[in-house]
Amino acid sequence: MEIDFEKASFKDFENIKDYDMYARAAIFNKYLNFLDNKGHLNYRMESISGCGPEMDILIPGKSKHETLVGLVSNDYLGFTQHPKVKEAVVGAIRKYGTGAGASPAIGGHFSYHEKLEKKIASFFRRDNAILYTTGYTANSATFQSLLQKEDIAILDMAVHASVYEGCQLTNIKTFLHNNLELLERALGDAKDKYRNKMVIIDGVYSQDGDLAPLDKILELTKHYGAYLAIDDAHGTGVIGKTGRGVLELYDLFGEVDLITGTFSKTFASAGGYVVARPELIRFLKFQSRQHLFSATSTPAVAGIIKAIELVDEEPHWMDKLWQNVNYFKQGLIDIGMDVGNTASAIIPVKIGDPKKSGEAGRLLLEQGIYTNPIIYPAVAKKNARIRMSLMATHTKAQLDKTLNAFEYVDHKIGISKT
Ligand SMILES: Cc1ncc(COP(=O)(O)O)c(C=O)c1O
Repeated sequence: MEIDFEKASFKDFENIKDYDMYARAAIFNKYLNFLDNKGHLNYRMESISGCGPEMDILIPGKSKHETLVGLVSNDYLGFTQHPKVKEAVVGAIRKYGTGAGASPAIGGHFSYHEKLEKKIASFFRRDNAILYTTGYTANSATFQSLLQKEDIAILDMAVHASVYEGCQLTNIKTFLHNNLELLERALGDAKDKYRNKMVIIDGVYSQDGDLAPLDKILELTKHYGAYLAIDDAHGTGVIGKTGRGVLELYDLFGEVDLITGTFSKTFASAGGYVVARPELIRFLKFQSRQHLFSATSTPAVAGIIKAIELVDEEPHWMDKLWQNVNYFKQGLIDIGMDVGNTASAIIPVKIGDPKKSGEAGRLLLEQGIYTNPIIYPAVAKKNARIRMSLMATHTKAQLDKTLNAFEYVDHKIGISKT
C-alpha cells in the first residue's frame, strides 16, 4: 500500500499492519515524533552509572550526562549495588570464568545453576525449578511447551507480553483485567471443549501495580477444572510478610500449578525461572526448546543466590521500600494525581492522552526526574501514563524533589485528576 510519509498521521498508525516493513517503520517513527515533537521522548537513554535512585543519564539532544533522580529501575531493594551481591558475582566469575559455554544438556549446567534452582524453589516452599536466561523466555518457552492447539489459555488481558507470546500455538481467550465475572464466563465457555484449560495471571501487574485476587481466581480454576499459572515478577521480594509475593499474601504456596518469575528485578541480575511439580519441571527441561538449545546463564547469576538470601537476612530493605512507597503514593494523591489501584512499588500517574504523557515525561526530565511515559502497545491507547518504580534506596529528598516536579508539570500542562 502506498503512503505519503510526510502526511502520515496517527490514523495511519492504527492501520500499520497494512503496510510493508519499511513503511511500517516510517509510520512508527512518525508516531513517536507525534508524541514528542522535540524528539526528546525518553526512550533508550544512556546511563553511565547503572540503575539506581540516582542515575547519570545522557538525555537525547544534550551533549553531556546529567544526574537525575531515577524512578525507572525495578531493582526494588537496591540489591544490584549491594556489596555482598557484587562480591558473590565477582567470586563466581573468578571461579568459573565469564560464560557457561554450552546449553544445559551438553555441559552448560554448573553447580551455581543447580544451587540457584534449589534456592528459588525453596524460596517458594517447593522443591523443583527450571532456569531460563530471561523472565521473558521463562514465560514464552513454558507456555509454548505446555499448551497446544487442543488447549486454551485464559489470560487476564493485562498479563505480560511474554505470556501472550508463549500462547501463540494455543487458543487464547482474554478477560478484562481482574474481572472475576468475565473470568468465570470464559471458564464456563471453555468447559468440555479443550484438553487443558490454563488461567494465567500476574501477581502484581506491571503497568498498574495492582494485585491479582488470587484466592478468588484459584477458587474459580478449581471449580472449573482449570490449571493456574502466576507470574509474580513484580511481587517477589516486595509483597507479603517475608517477600514471597502474592502467594504469601494469600498463603497459597502449594496451590498453583506454575509459578514463573524473573531474576531481573528484586534479585538484581538477569534470568527467569519456573517453579512447579517435579514431573512438569523434568518435562520442561527436555521439551522447552529455549532451555534445551540455548546456553545457560553466565556465572554472574551466582549473585542471585546471595540476593535471595538477603531478602531474609536483611528485612530492613523491604521495610524501607514500603516506607518510601507509602510516603510517595500519598504525596502524589495529595497533589491530585491519579495513581489508580496500585498496591505495590510500581506507581503509575495516569494521564490518558499519549501526547500529554510524552510531554509530561519530557517536562519531568527538565526538572531532573527520570520516569517512563508508557504508551500503546504497553497499555491501551487511551490509557497512557507516567510509570515509576520505587526503591528501598530512594531518599526522602529525592521523593520530595519528584513530588515538586509533578506539581510543576501539572501547573504547565494539567495532568491531575479533574
Ligand atoms: C510481569 C513480567 N513478567 C516477565 C517479565 C520479563 O522479565 P525479564 O526482564 O527477566 O525478561 C517482566 C519484565 O518486565 C514483567 O514485568
